[in-house]
Amino acid sequence: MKQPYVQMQHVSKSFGEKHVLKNIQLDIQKGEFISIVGKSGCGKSTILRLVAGLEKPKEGNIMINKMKVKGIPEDVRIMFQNGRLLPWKTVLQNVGLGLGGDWQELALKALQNVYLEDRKDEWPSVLSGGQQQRVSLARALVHSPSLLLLDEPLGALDALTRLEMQRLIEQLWLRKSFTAILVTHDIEEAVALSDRIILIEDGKIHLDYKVNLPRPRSRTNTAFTKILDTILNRVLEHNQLDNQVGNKQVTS
Ligand SMILES: Nc1ncnc2c1ncn2[C@@H]1O[C@H](COP(=O)(O)OP(=O)(O)OP(=O)(O)O)[C@@H](O)[C@H]1O
Repeated sequence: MKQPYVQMQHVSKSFGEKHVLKNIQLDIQKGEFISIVGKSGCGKSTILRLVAGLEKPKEGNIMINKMKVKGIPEDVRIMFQNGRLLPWKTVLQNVGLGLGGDWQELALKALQNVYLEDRKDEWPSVLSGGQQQRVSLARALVHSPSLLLLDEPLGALDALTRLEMQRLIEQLWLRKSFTAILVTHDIEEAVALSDRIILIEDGKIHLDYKVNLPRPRSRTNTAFTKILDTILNRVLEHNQLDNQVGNKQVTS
């Protein structure tokens, strides 16, 4: 067994009295594509923020490439739902942010990878939401990160653009072989893209599911829909319990 690339070792995290994550143990291999799913507020983004060094655990350690995460690691990039592009910089300048030397050449190559090189001199505000997210993806990948953290990056996109972006992310992940951790509400997106799906409930890992399907994945394939069903049932099963507990509290 290879040494995991990312390790969460007995990680707990609280905000005041609220215990968001409880003793999380998660090993991620180099090059793996992992999705984290679970209902709103279960702590998905907190996991990403901990791995990115933006938050500190209350207990436990987070290791990347055998090194304890202290600040924001050099070779880790994060992409958010809102692309966070700088409106006063052109598309090319946004992608080139923080690069030295031949930044224009590097940024242009990164834009070619997301099929937006012809928009390089425009302002971000004239691009569609999907195009802005492609710029944001180029900006993350121009640094050739070994780990890409995706915090619901496609959440605000329409269904078709979302599908296109999923394909693009998969294509670039296959070509560049970075490790990816995706937080998503969309279980189908998780099944389409991931090697493993982690379901968080009550601050714990409720399910760690290996998706053994060849790529590219057809969503109409029976094996695909079966896996989708299994995960959806696990999510719903827990929510039904929540509802019952909620109802009891209301009636007692
Ligand atoms: N900086 C903070 N201060 C206080 N509470 C926080 C902070 N960050 C997160 N929380 C709380 O921790 C819990 C988990 O938040 P988190 O953003 O990780 O959830 P999530 O699963 O990503 O939710 P969503 O799917 O809605 O984005 C929430 O109850 C949230 O209010």
